[in-house]
Amino acid sequence: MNVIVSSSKESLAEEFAYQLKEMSDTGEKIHVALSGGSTPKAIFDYIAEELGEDILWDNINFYWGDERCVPPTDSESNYKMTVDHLLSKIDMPEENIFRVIGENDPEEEAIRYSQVLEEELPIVNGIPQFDLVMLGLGDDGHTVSIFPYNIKLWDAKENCVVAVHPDSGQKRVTITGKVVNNAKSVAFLVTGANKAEKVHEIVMLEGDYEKYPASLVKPESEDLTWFLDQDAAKLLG
Ligand SMILES: O=C(O)[C@H](O)[C@@H](O)[C@H](O)[C@H](O)COP(=O)(O)O
Repeated sequence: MNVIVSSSKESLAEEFAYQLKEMSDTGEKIHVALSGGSTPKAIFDYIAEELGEDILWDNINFYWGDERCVPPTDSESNYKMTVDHLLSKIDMPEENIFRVIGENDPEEEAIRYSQVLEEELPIVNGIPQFDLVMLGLGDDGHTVSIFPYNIKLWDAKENCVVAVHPDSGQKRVTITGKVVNNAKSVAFLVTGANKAEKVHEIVMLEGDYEKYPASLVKPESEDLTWFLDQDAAKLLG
């Protein structure tokens, strides 16, 4: 496990963008699962505006680790967030973008997206393998859309399942633990003092860490990096 603490969101974005650039420079097609929520917004803005020319977007396919079951025009849509902050500002071919169709029936879409991953990604250990899975961390220790109250979803046998947000009841399609932990590389991007306690418990294996789905992120490759700003890292000492 690597922990990279950046002094600002911009330098965190630079660190993450450098990883994307390195991967895109190989000339091979790389498959990246993006996270949603609000943390990526500033990171995507910075990457698009400052580093967008340096990355070979033709060599990257984008997928989502989870998506809310809403239309792509909805303010809740992770796809819309990514379009607004990244895709609308870079030159990535449409055919490289594999959105979860949030407006579909959730159960049917979980099956469809599982099949998309089987078709588009290399299969390793019988499981679709991402080159990189980007993850966020919820205040409650969730990641992708697997929440503590339903942590057993992490071990589902499917590639993708339907999850329900514990507060809003919003349905979401999410990849499961077997896909996350089969990735070549996994990167948590976490900012803000409100995440510091969970980061500390999970990274240091303290407190109630075992109740948090994020603590189950243990890629077979052992290539796991926490990209943190100083606020999120402040309890790591
Ligand atoms: O669809 C989502 O919301 C996510 O992918 C989710 O796992 C997110 O990464 C965390 O909830 C952190 O969200 P924030 O970045 O908004 O704090």
